[in-house]
Formats: sequence, C-alpha cells, structure tokens
Amino acid sequence: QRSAIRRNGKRLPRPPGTLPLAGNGIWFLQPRHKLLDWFVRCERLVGFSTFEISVPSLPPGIVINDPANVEHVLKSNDIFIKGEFFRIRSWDLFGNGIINADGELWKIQRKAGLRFFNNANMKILVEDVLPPILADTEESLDNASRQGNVMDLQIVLLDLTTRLMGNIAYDMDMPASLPFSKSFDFASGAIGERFQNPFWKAKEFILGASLRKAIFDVKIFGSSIVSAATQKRKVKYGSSENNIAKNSNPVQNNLINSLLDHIDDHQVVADAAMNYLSAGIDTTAQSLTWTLYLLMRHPDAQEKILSELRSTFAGAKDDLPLSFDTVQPSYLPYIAAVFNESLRFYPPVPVELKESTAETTFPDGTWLPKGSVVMWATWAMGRSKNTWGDDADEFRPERWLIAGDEYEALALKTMSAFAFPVFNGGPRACLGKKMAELLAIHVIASLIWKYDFAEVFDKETMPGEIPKERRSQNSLTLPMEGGLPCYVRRKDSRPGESL
Ligand code: HEM
Repeated sequence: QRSAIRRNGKRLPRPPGTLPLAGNGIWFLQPRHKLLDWFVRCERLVGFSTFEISVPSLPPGIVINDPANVEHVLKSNDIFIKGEFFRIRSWDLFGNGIINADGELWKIQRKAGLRFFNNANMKILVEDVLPPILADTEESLDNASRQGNVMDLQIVLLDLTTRLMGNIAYDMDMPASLPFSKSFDFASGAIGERFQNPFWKAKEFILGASLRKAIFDVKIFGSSIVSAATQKRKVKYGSSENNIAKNSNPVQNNLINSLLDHIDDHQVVADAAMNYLSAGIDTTAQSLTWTLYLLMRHPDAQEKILSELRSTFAGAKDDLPLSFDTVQPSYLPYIAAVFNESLRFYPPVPVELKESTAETTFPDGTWLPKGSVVMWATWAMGRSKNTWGDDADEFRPERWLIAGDEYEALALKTMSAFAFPVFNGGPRACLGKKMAELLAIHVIASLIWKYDFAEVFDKETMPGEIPKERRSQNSLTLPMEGGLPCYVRRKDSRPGESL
C-alpha cells in the first residue's frame, strides 16, 4: 500500500535500512534501549526534518524532531488524540483513566486533578508529608552506611515516591513493598512490549497468564483505594452517599476526594486513581535514580551542589532549613539545573505517540492524513545537537544557567516545552511537573548534603576502566535495568570509615 503522507507533493525520506515489507519493524522488535538509540541515530542523520516510518503493527506514521512540529501536535488536542492504537494496547491496565482517556472523560479527570495540584497542597507536601517519609529513607541509608551494605537506590527512591503519593493523594500508607507495586512493574513492562511487538496478542494468548494476574492485582488495588475513601467520607459526612457534602477543607482536599467529587462512576474513579499513581510514582522515582547515578559519575557537580547549599543556607549543620519557599528552582538553581540536565538525558517517558483524527498540515509542510500516527522520541530530542549544541552528549548542568554578576544571582534558563517535552506541553501537559520538581530539589539537596554515594559496577568493569553507560529496562517508563546498587556513607560518619 502506497503511503499518502507528503511534503510539498513529495514523499518523505525514510530512515536508512528501511526494508521493502518489514519497513522499520525490525527496530521495534529489539529491546527498547536499542530502539531509543535508533531514534538518536535517525535524528543525527536528518536533524529536524520529519521522516516517515513504516512498522507492520503501526498505522502509517511519521517521526518528528522539530519543536515547531511537536508544538503543533501538543496544541492541537482535538486533532491528535491518544486514539485506538494506544487504547487497545493499554486498555486492560489503564481502563478509562486519564492516561488513556480523550474527550469529556479526559476533561473531567484533568479538572479533578487540577483542583488537587494547587500551591496549598504542594506546600503541605513539601513541609508536612515529605519530611517524615524522607526521615525513614535516611534511616535506611544510615543503616546501610553503618553496616557497609550495598543498597539499591532505585528501590529506596521508589519506596519514597510510592509512600509520598499514597499519603498526599489517597491518605493511605503505601510502601513499595505492597504486592500491587510489583504487579504494576511487571504489567508496565508487558504493556510497553505491546507497542513494539506486532505479535503481542498471540504471545499473550499462550504466555499471558502472569500478565492477566498482575493486571487483576492492580485493578483490585485501584478499587480498594476507592472503597477506603468512600468509607472515610461516609464516616465524616453521614451514611447516605447522597448526603456526602462536597469536600471543602483544603487539607482534606486530596486527590481521591477531588475525583469522587467530580466523577459518579466508581469504576472510573478507581481507574483514574490508578492512573494518577502510575503517572506519578515511577516517573519521579526514576528521574531521581538517574540524577543520583549521573551525580555519582560527576563528583564535580556534587561539589557544586554542596557549594550552592553552603552559600544559600549559611551556617546549616545537620538538617537544611528546607521549606516550600526554599525548594523552588529559583532558590536553588544549580540543583534545578542538575535535575533538568538529568531529565534531558533520561526522560522518564522516552517516546510519545499520538493518532490523527483529521488530516493536518505541519509547520514544516508535512501533510498527514486522518488515522496516521505521529511519534517523537523525547530521548532523542534531548540529545539533539541542533537544540543543545555540539556538546549535547556532555553532562553539563551549566547549560541551564544564566550566569549571575555582582548584582544578580545565578538564574535558571527556561526552555520551551516543545523543544524539551519531558513533561509534555499544551493542554495535556503533565499535571505533576511542579510536584516532581519540588520533590526532586528537596530530595537531591537532602541526600547530597548528608551522604556520599559510590556506584557498584558490574563484574565486567575492570578497575580503572570507564564503566559502561547504564541502560534502561523495557517498560512504559524508564526504570534502570538491574537497579542502582551502591555503597552509601554519611558525611558526618567517623573518620576512617570510607566508601
Ligand atoms: C519527573 C517526573 C515526571 C515526568 C518526567 C512526567 C512526564 C509526563 C509526560 C511526558 C506526560 C504526558 C504523557 C502522555 O502523553 O500521556 C505526563 C502526563 C501526566 N502526568 Fe506526569 N510526569 C512526571 C511526574 C508526575 C507526577 C508526580 C504526577 C502526579 C501524580 C504526574 C501526573 C501526570 C498526569 C495526571 C498526566 C496526564 C495529563 C493529561 O493527560 O492531561 N506526573 N507526565
């Protein structure tokens, strides 16, 4: 079948190595980290130029790298939707939740979320909810420091974000050791594979029992969040559901109450609750894991963090005076720059895909018919030399900073969401961006202030050899394959105790 996609009346270029029947399908059958590298190679070859791909499991499609084209997609929420291609693959896990939803169903969940992610709740998050959870995290780091044990930082950070989200959003104690967390992790890997493997249905027909069980466990957990919340509302507002007053106390205005206030169907609320959990927990834990990994490999950046903390909080000893005001990116710009630089290399949502509901013409003249898919790899855009310059492969947080002078302090550069779409942009921009940034600055500042970390390399790395770049595991997001095992030592531990 001949493709109808055109630019100025001509067909679009195709990546080198495109095969007559399989098209580019071979790359989609590879482990995802290889697919991500392929996107980078294509971007390096064609730059911002849009190219066409054909993959047997995909409708006709294009890959965009030009920020103007990404802006066109993200701002045209009516033309570019999640669509059937996405929904068919993720339906059993995400159901009617916000990640899958379009139209009215999306709008209402977005509205409920917006009510929750306000400044008052973010202040409660930073000043009341996070400190005791972080204190538990530090207690386990202290134990590992005393005993000289190796610990997997990825697990530690996942536990922190899971408990945090459970507490602030659902008023539940939710450690990552709950079975749902393991089931979700497994399901996320399997669902991610459905986007790459055209034979996923056949594979799951034979081997899908464990996936079905994992999805079942996740769904049961979603329903249990709703039951616990409705129970609490009945106790608080009276026994009949019809008498349930709309929730007005700002501290009580958590996410589950906001969802229950906006949506009558409890199954949709359960899906929404699970979707918010999955959007927030893994992404944030992974972004912190990759940041600490990069900091271990760049001790100079750790030093600069310490120097920013020393000059900002002069005289601080054991605990830093962190508050809602002091964990803002404008207050600690170097830490915010480190976080951005880490997201540039390791975006927790590395590839995006949308389906067109109508024909459309992109700013670069590409004409796309209805029913096509458009993809962009945030992973490759973050490594684009067109956008970031010739040193795009270098970890250099300074690229995010505007140097201060004797009158003005160092400031953080802003970058267009369409050139750096790690949090998406337009009407479907990530709702948790602010929460993720505040949390990241708080956690990075606290951990680098108190601890030294040393990565445990794999057995193949010889002493003195530069260790290989760590890679990600197949998933919908970006977990680090094999976790992040490391030694940890409290900076104020007795002299002689070394890593
Ligand atoms: C570093 C951390 C995070 C990153 C990189 C990130 C990134 C993203 C991206 C790329 C999207 C668009 C995905 C899509 O096309 O469906 C998204 C959507 C979303 N994110 Fe985040 N996210 C992060 C943290 C969070 C947190 C902490 C929450 C809070 C629960 C959250 C809630 C959401 C929600 C609800 C959506 C769906 C928005 C919509 O469709 O209207 N995210 N995020």
